[in-house]
Amino acid sequence: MTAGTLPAQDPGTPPPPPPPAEFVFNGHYGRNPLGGVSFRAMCARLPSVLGRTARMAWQVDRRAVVLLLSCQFAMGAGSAVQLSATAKAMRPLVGAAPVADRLHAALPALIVIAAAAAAVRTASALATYADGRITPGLTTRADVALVEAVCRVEATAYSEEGFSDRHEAAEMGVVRTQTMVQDARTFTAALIRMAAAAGVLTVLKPLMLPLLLLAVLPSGLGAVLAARVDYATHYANIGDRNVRGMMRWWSTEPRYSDEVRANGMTDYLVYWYGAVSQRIDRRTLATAPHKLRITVGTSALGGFFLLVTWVALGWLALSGRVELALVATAVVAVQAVLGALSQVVAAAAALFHSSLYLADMSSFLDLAAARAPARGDRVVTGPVEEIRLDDAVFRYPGKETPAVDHLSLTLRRGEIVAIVGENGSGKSTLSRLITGIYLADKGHVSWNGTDLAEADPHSVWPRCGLVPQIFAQWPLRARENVTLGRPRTYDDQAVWEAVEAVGMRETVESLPGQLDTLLARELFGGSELSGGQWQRLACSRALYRKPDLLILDEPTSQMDPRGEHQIFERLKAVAADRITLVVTHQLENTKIADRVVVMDHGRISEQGTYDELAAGNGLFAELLALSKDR
Ligand SMILES: Nc1ncnc2c1ncn2[C@@H]1O[C@H](COP(=O)(O)OP(=O)(O)OP(=O)(O)O)[C@@H](O)[C@H]1O
Repeated sequence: MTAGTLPAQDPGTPPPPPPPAEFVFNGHYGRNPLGGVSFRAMCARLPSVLGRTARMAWQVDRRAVVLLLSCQFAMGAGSAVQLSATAKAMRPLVGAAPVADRLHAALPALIVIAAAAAAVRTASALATYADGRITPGLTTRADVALVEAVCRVEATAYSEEGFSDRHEAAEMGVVRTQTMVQDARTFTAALIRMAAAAGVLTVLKPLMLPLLLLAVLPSGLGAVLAARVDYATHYANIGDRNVRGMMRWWSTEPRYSDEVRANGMTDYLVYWYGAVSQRIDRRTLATAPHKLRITVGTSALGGFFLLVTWVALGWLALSGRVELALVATAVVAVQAVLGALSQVVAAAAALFHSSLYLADMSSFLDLAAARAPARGDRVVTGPVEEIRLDDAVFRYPGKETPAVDHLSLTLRRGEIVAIVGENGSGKSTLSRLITGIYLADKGHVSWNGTDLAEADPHSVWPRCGLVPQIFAQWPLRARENVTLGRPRTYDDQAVWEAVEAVGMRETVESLPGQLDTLLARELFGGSELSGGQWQRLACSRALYRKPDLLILDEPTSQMDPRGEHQIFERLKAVAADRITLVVTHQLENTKIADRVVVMDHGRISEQGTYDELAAGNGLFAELLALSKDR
């Protein structure tokens, strides 16, 4: 990322707002996957992407898929019948007999044409119905698969270069599944219609077919080349679109509306959003001349071949090489083939276009599957008596220095341990290592002697209760905000106990629907809690789990003294049954701990009781003195 540079300063006038930062990714995922790929290789990918969509459609609704395919074939057969009946009707119609006789002779063929047309229309309506049955399920399936994949990856994947942008690219794949069935349907229907019409035409005059192909292929090539240009632009815009999406959320989320208004951020945020959007537009518009050249060139070529086709047909008729009735049928067949061919080409280009985005989705799902935890199947059983870190090291991807650096620590059941240290000293990272959210790059973290690198996380995480520094305010009912992650509740007694333990009973009882109240002010019928009340609820969620390991990262930063006191009293009351870890900057709060661990640059600089450390002359005593110096 490179920040935008400000113009030279003029002391008289304030500088214009800085342009949004430019995001340029140079790593592996920053390159357009089509950049170095040949046209043939791109087309070769189409069947596998189509295959994946077909498999998904099959899983969504088999009967609808069968119905769709049957209708497609019925439409093709109907078209063929229509054309061959046209040929039959033409002969008497262009003859020399009186009009009534000509019509009479052509009547059976005309009835067949009408019946076939009705059959084609009916099949088309049924195909639309089948498509309507498949598409919503297909989109939902793709969407859910994407959400699940992202929820299940190793947490470290979020910090990996390009992961978020590939996720953004995959979102486009989900959007494209909405048109995928429609595109595939148009493609196969046109293909079948074309085959039928071409069959009839070949019987009439084989020479016409290659000429027609030549007339239509250039526009197909043009559509595919234009799709490729579109995709390249889309890929170049991924970084900007990703950050724009984030900014859109942060700017419009009601929770941050106070900050936006009172700090006068609106103008800059609107400017920023517009500027990034214009940058995206500029990239898109820059491709317009290129696309115009492609379209004009390929259309001119197609037009030339079409002219040759009509001239050839005229010459066949004028030179008497083909009788007039056949020429008339050939005109109809040529029109039919031409229409179908154009549709085949347009739908193939659309399919190809969609397949590029679906390929992004597909490869992201594969990446996410590869980044799902695969740690081993050892099972951690409770109660957890001891958690040990032996010389553990963890470094975030792309960072020079480790966030946790050769750290050893033993935590025992019944103990309350406080972790303190300056910002960035590695406290939150340490708690992620202890819970097994991250695995140590070097060294070991073990629970009851089982190395977390070899343990099934599903036997570890049910034993954790974590209140992170930044916790979620779930737009769910009050009850689910407590039970989320452990929804085992035959009645509400355990929920009320957890609510009571954090001093929230009165507040929840005063909500319009008590535990049933939706905690989202933005939604109809929803209610909102204050910041401290939300934090109490996050603590009740952790307590409700009755975990073997309870980790609270700045658990009382938004609470009033009564709430804070209540939480710490509760922690002490339940401490005997678990290991309790409190990460805090409120050094006075560490008095409740049996042991205080002080972190500095990813290492433990000292540890002991509050009194021991306060009386010493280390970092703890220094920070304590600063906290009292007001
Ligand atoms: N997701 C991340 N990706 C990259 N680096 C990170 C990430 N999270 C933290 N870091 C870096 O790791 C180091 C330790 O961060 P950590 O959040 O563990 O510190 P902390 O002691 O909890 O800080 P604070 O008191 O501010 O909460 C910091 O240098 C930080 O920049």
